[in-house]
Amino acid sequence: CAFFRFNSMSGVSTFHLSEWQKNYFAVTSGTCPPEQKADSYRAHLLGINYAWGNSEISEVCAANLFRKYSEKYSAIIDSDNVESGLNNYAGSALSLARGQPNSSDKWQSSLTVDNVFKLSCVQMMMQAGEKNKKCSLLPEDAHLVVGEEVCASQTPAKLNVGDGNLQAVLTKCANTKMNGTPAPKPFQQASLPTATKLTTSCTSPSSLNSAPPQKGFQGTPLFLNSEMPSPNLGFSSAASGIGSPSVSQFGHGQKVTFPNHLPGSSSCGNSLKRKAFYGSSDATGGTSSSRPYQSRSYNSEPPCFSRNEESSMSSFKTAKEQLWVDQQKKFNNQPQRAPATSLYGGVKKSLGAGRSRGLFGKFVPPVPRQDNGDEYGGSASKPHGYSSSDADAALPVDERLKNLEPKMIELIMNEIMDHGAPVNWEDIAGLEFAKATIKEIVVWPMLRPDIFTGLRGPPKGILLFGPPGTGKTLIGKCIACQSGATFFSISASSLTSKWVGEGEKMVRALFAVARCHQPAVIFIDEIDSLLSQRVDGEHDSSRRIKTEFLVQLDGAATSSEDRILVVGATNRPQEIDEAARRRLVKRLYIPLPEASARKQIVVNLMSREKSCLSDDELELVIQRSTGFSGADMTQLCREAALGPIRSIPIMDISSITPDQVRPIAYVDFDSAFLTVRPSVSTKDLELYENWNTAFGCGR
Ligand SMILES: Nc1ncnc2c1ncn2[C@@H]1O[C@H](COP(=O)(O)OP(=O)(O)OP(=O)(O)O)[C@@H](O)[C@H]1O
Ligand SMILES: [Mg+2]
Repeated sequence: CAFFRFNSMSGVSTFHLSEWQKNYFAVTSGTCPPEQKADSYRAHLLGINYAWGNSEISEVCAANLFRKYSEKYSAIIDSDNVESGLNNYAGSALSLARGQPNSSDKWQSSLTVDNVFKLSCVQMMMQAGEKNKKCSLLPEDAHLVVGEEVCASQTPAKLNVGDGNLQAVLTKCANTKMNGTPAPKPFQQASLPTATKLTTSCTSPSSLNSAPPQKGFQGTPLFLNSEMPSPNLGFSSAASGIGSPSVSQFGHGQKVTFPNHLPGSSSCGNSLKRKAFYGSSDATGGTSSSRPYQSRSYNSEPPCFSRNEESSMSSFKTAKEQLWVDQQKKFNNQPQRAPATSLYGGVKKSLGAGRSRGLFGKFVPPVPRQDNGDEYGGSASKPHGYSSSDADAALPVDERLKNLEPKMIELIMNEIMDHGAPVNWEDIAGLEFAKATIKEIVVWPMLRPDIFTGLRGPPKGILLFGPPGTGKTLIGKCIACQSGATFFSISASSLTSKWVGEGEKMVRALFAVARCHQPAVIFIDEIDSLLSQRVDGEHDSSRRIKTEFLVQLDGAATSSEDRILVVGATNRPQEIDEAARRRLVKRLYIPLPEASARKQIVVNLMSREKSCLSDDELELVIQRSTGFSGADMTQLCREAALGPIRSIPIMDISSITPDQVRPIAYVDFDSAFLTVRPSVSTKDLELYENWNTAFGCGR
């Protein structure tokens, strides 16, 4: 970090210093995924570049740092370890290259030995061979590609077809750079029918290329498959027009394809060579520029079949093509980078390091992940104003959202917006004053914004306070269902704990998104934990959240156009900051239910069950439940409802039908009173009453 010490000392780049620290933490924490590590290393490299570009570090220092972090970066990018590397998506291609069993083995080629001989070019050659008994080919055409191997024939190759002994003289490639005497290697054709013998010679890698592979590839490449490097990379071929590993050219532009999976087609030790190549390239830990086969740009011509041959073999797919087709089928509806088309129509896939994305680009796996294919976690509600089809396109289009982090907006859209289970005003027992006030503030202004203007304009903040279990959250749910507004339900604790350090951004994003979805209600349960009184020594982040919230609340309150209502609920009103209290202008006390409300709760709940409670018994229950909250009343009814079940003998419980269960009776309430007690103490109740007298808006 020498140069960053320098940086920070000179005060030039404290930003970069903190970035460096962040990234350093990411790579040393041991918990972050390889993508994040790779991104961090790339950011390191960017930082080094920046420092060097500004002459803040010497060239030697930059080179050292570059080497160090390039190696670390490559170690992740090029590793196919599922846990620590990023190259595992290319596993199938790698296993193919290594000669391991691969699903492509099952793919069938439509090209059979029989139809090879129906190809016009082969027919022509056979006829020519018959006529001349000898077919002289131009030296530069003498490349025969069988399977995925290029064979340059040193000695005349013989193509024996039945009795007509066609002797295709495949002369040595006129490669002026090819040195040494090629060691002919017999071409294996073990499983070809005896009547159909294809005999040629295949030069070994060493004989093909005694000089080491050259980076500066000139001329048309023999291999156009960017991920199938071969020793031939090094030599400059004059065999222009040879386009595919599986295409062979027989003079005069005639081409013949020998399928990769032709029985007995020679592999010519391909897998070994490839393995060796991968081994060496991995060892170098090369970046994009160090891989000769990655950065080359090849012809963009379509596959090198002549048209009629192409159509006759249209059903044939190379392994790579098939892989691409399979992927397309699999991830049909998911965003995917369009593959670069290689010369023969396959997928140009880079293995590992982002050859095309550049050193400082974000890592984008070429194969979409199954787990997060859906950017919105499978949620049906996608952010309004966002393109849903592509993660990259998920950029805010609304002006008001443009400075916000898309991730935050997404979190709000996906996690906060909540329409909840339907709750009606009638479901809330008692609380007539609170319900009427809320209807006046929330529902009517939403319905008739033209009437509720000026002084009649609704308040922008409501506080519902009262003992626990009295229906504050229930009212919130009811507002969500009945107001017709976009409802954002967020618990304050999730703002303060779930997104530590990001809380104020979340608050900002919350209001910005709400502004885009007006009319909107933001319901904040447990608002005391968000807006508790500011005290000395409290954590910086919670203070920032509070300040941001007050600012946003002020903005919503002062802007007459904004139709955003904040509804807070708390059972600790005394802990709310006075500045917040002032902004939540309507402070409604939600008290313990009165006798009539308790009766309504019991009647409501009993109406859904079989019960035989007389009016007198019901009155008795209501009397005995003085001091119970709505939640306590619900609990009492639940306990009583279990009474008839408890009275069934244990051996009958498995066989009894629902009709045989006796109705709920007073005796069950009697026993329920033994276990259910009021949850709010009279002392606590006093506190609420006092606070209501001091700050409440009730009558
Ligand atoms: N007035 C009411 N009418 C009908 N049911 C009620 C009422 N009050 C409470 N309940 C019952 O109690 C349960 C809990 O109520 P709720 O969650 O609204 O309480 P709360 O006031 O938000 O409590 P807390 O302050 O602890 O969050 C409700 O699901 C409902 O079943
Ligand atoms: Mg609640």
